[in-house]
Amino acid sequence: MEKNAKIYIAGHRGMVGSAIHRKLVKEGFTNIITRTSAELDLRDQQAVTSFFEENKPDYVFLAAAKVGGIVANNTYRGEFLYENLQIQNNVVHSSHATGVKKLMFLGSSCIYPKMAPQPLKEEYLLTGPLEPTNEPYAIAKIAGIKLCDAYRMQYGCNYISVMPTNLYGYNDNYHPQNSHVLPALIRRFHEAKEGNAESVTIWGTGTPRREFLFADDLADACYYLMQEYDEEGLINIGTGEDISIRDLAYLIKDITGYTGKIDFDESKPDGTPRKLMDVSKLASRGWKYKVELAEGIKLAYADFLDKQSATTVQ
Ligand SMILES: NC(=O)C1=CN([C@@H]2O[C@H](COP(=O)(O)OP(=O)(O)OC[C@H]3O[C@@H](n4cnc5c(N)ncnc54)[C@H](OP(=O)(O)O)[C@@H]3O)[C@@H](O)[C@H]2O)C=CC1
Ligand SMILES: C[C@H]1O[C@H](OP(=O)(O)OP(=O)(O)OC[C@H]2O[C@@H](n3cnc4c(=O)[nH]c(N)nc43)[C@H](O)[C@@H]2O)[C@@H](O)[C@@H](O)C1=O
Repeated sequence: MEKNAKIYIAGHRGMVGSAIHRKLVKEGFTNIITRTSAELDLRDQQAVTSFFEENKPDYVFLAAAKVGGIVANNTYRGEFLYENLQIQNNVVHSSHATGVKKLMFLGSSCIYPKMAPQPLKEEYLLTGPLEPTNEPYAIAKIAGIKLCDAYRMQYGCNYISVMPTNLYGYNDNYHPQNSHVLPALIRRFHEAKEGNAESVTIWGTGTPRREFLFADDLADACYYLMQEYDEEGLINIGTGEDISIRDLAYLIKDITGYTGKIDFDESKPDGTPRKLMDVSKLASRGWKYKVELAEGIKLAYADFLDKQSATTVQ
């Protein structure tokens, strides 16, 4: 990508989009286009068509989506399927219609079958039933991968699909019900410490295992792949290491300094037992993550506290 290339980051205020934005600015890119969802609702086909015709970006990072944790996915099933299909259909089609040189589609590790062998290889896609709680979101993401590949085959578009593992970091979503596990527990343990709560409740059994990649590491991988990777299909982005939800909870408990008890609410869903990514395809191209989990959680917690004090001041 040329430093003055016109780059559109869809979802630039989100955790992933803002990390990609930081990375591009750091690398000296000077022509980055962004729009908030209030300025440009990517579900609106006419608005997206007009935006692309007026701006004609050279490169697109598609990091806008309806995103949430296991309970949000299972609650807003219609929104997760409809909104994500709308967003990705509009952005991919308008990118083709206006000659975007290269587009990166952000998928997710949830696209793989619930009981696929571990670690998850890219070729396991569509080899078995999906995890029911996030099937709508997974179907949308799989459709996005297939849309990019279909546009590559029919029109010669260089649109690539990357599959990040669970992410965390700056600008994460800390909503008590709709967030992912790591930010949810940072907030819950912090508030329990501040409120001298006797115990903190973790959802599910604590036995599922998850892999966590710091969002700025993901942005580094996305930057690398946007420069060096031009293949159809999908490529996993992760650390290649996972942790049980129980051990994650004790790690976050220690980092936040909470000293009370932990209990488990088994009425909440566990979801997929394990989602460890096989990262050998990316590793063979020379990319590896940098931020270890404990360090990343400390950075995310500091960001959470900064934002909390900012809002308190307001
Ligand atoms: N978080 C995670 O653990 C993982 C995320 N991913 C993927 O990474 C991508 C980004 O996720 P993440 O950064 O966590 O999500 P966030 O929820 O932090 O950000 C989502 C962004 O999408 C934008 N957006 C949502 N709906 C619309 C709309 N209708 N029109 C325009 N913009 C919209 C929002 O814009 P605004 O702020 O302006 O409203 C927001 O900036 C997604 O594709 C997600 O599937 C993949 C694996 C794991
Ligand atoms: C990225 C990925 O993220 C989602 O899948 P998920 O990884 O299952 O999501 P999660 O982070 O919400 O849960 C992970 C595990 O953690 C347990 N858990 C404990 N306590 C809390 C808790 O307080 N909040 C949440 N959210 N989970 C909790 C929870 O019960 C589950 O066992 C989907 O978006 C999926 O589509 C996707 O792509």
